[in-house]
Amino acid sequence: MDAVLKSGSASHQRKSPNEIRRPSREEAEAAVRTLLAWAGDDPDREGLLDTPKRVVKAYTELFGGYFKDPNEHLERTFEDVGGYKDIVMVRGIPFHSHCEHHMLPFIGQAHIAYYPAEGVVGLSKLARVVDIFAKRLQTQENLTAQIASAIDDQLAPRGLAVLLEAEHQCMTMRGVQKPGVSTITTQFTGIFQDEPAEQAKFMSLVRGGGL
Ligand SMILES: Nc1nc2c(ncn2[C@@H]2O[C@H](COP(=O)(O)OP(=O)(O)OP(=O)(O)O)[C@@H](O)[C@H]2O)c(=O)[nH]1
Ligand SMILES: [Zn+2]
Repeated sequence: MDAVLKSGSASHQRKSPNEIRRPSREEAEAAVRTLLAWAGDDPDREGLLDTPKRVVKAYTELFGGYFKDPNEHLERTFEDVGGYKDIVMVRGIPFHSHCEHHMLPFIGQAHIAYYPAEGVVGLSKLARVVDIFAKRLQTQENLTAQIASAIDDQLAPRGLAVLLEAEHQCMTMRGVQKPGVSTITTQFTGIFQDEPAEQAKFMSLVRGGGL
């Protein structure tokens, strides 16, 4: 019987990209040729000759998040905000990621809110953090947790709420084949975790309602 891995065990320690031998571009292109032939097509026909190159170029973009540090974008905070201490919400950040089980896209929106403690962060930086983690192989749960923990660690807000909603192509195009299904994941810290009324306020803002 397979051993069940407990979270926090050595087998769950993630290696950094520097600890993993990165195959050369040529090796990656050869792997794409193999998949094309395995799928049943001829990698040497004209239409497919440049496909391995294009796929590797596309992967460089789609999985570019492994080589970027989200903390760099969160280091700079602004404290001159006229004593503003209320909720800051960035709603409807579009993202696309890939599920780590099938390497198929899941596409949706992220909503992030926090109550500032010392300072606020540039609004675009929250969207940058979403992108960096999204451009890795993910589960939606892990993506949500990574976004929340990066922002929480750097900004130490009085409370943070992250909600992701997405449609997973591995459930739409294959397997169970259920298009139009939304998966929603949330992570709350601080006052969002402690106070149900704050969670309700966040949910109401996510849905575009008033307070
Ligand atoms: N929890 C979670 N599951 C995911 C996510 N993305 C894909 N999955 C699921 O991962 C599971 C993998 O299940 P397996 O039984 O190992 O793989 P499979 O035979 O391809 O499963 P089916 O998709 O049911 O055909 C599936 O149930 C997917 O729906 C995600 O972000 N979070
Ligand atoms: Zn999947």
